[in-house]
Amino acid sequence: MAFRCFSSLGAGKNTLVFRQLFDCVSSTYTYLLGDATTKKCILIDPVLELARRDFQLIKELNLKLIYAVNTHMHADHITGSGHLKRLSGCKSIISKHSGAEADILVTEGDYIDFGNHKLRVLNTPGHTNGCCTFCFEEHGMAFTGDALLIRGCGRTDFQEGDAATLYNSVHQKIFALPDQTLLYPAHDYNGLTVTTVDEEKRLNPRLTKSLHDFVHIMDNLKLGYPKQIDKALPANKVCGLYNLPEELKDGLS
Ligand SMILES: N[C@@H](CCC(=O)N[C@@H](CSS)C(=O)NCC(=O)O)C(=O)O
Repeated sequence: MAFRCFSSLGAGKNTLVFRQLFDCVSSTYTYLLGDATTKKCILIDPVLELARRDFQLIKELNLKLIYAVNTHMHADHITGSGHLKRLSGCKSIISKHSGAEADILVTEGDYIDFGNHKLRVLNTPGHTNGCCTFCFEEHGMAFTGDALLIRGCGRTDFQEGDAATLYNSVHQKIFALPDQTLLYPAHDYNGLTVTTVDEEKRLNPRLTKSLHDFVHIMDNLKLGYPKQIDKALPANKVCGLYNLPEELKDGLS
C-alpha cells in the first residue's frame, strides 16, 4: 500500500487540524479536517482501501470522526464512507443531486459543521450532476472535488458530464471566490497539491478559454475510461449505507 501525508495548519482558539492524504492507485486526495478543541473531524473523499489508514491517523490525533463527506459520486474508486461508518460510527454525506444515497444529503447553502468550524456547500455540477465544492471561508480554502483540478478539470464524457455546465460552475462559483483562496482538488496526476483561484484564472489551460473553445477541448480529451468504473459506480451509489459485497472486502480489516 502506498500513500503520502502532507501538512498541518492552525493556531489560535479554534485550532484547525488539516491533513492532505493521497491514494497512489487512483491519485485521489482525501482531506482530514478537524477541530482540536472539540476533537470533531471529517474526511472529504475517503478511499475504501485506505479507510483503515485514515481511521488510524484520526485515532492517533485523538480526534473523533463525525462525517465521511463525498464531493460527488466518484467513478474511479470506491468511497471509504461505508467502511469508515463501520469503524467509527460516522455518517456519510453526499449531494442530494448525486443520485446516490447517504445518511445526509446536502445542497447549495447548506453547511457541514465540525466543532467550531463549518464548510459551506456550493453546487458545482458539470463533471457529474452532484458535484459540490466545499468552501472553508474561515481559512480561505475550498475543496473542489473534480470540478476544478490543478491546471485542469474533471472530464465530462460520462455519468451526467456536461462541459458547458462545468464551465459555468467554475466561472460563476469557484472563480467568484476570493483570488487568494486555496483550492484543494480531489485528484492530481502530476504531483501537485494545491492551487489558488488567482492561479487557475490565469493559468488553467482549459478554463481560461472561451466557453466554445472549452467545450471543444472537453469533447476531444480522448481519455481512457477509469479502470475501476464498473465496480465504483454501483458501490458509490449507496455511499456506505449497506454492507460491501464479499468480493470488495479483500484487504480490508
Ligand atoms: N486513469 C484513471 C482515471 C483518470 C480520470 O479519468 N480522471 C478523471 C477524474 S476521476 S473520474 C478526470 O476527470 N480526469 C480529467 C483529466 O483531464 O485527466 C483511472 O483509470 O482511474
